[in-house]
Amino acid sequence: MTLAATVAARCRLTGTFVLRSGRTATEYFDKYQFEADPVLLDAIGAGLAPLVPPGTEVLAGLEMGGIAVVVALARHAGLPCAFVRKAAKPYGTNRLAEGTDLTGRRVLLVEDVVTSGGQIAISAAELRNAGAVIEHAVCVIDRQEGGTEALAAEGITLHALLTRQQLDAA
Ligand SMILES: O=P(O)(O)OC[C@H]1O[C@H](OP(=O)(O)OP(=O)(O)O)[C@H](O)[C@@H]1O
Ligand SMILES: O=C(O)c1cc(=O)[nH]c(=O)[nH]1
Repeated sequence: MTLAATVAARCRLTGTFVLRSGRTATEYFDKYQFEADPVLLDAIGAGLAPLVPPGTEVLAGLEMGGIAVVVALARHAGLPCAFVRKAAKPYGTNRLAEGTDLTGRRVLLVEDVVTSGGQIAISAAELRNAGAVIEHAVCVIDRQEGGTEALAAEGITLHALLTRQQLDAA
């Protein structure tokens, strides 16, 4: 079975779903179904590694689903990680991004599923304000609903391991 077929079989749900962007959809990819399986997650990390652009210094996973993916990818890419919160922790270190310092570094954003690209755009803006250099993002699944185009307008090239088209065909 191909990786696309395995991922589709494991995480594709049908029904009515409200998405992060506020859109509604009749299909949803439950990323936690592939993230909870360490063997499948490792295969995903291995598949993502060739998509890491040359010159990348830090891999930054976005809360919450991007955290497991970034650790799996980092093992294969041999790069340090950061873990990016949706909101800065309001106590302790008050950090938005945990782990490796992103200031002045070339950072690859790592996401599980992309729909509109909105979450990557929000996190990229916040991290750029903090001094990170962000020109690329990777995701496991691109639903092909405008994310690539929206992110290109923000100066971010999206690289997907699997597209909706590949999952549909698997
Ligand atoms: O491209 P977008 O339109 O922004 O949609 C995709 C985002 O939505 C999901 O986040 P959610 O908040 O559901 O995720 P979590 O469970 O990973 O926190 C997904 O993990 C992406 O972050
Ligand atoms: O757009 C989203 O919120 C979304 C879509 C999807 O298929 N899976 C997911 O975890 N989030």
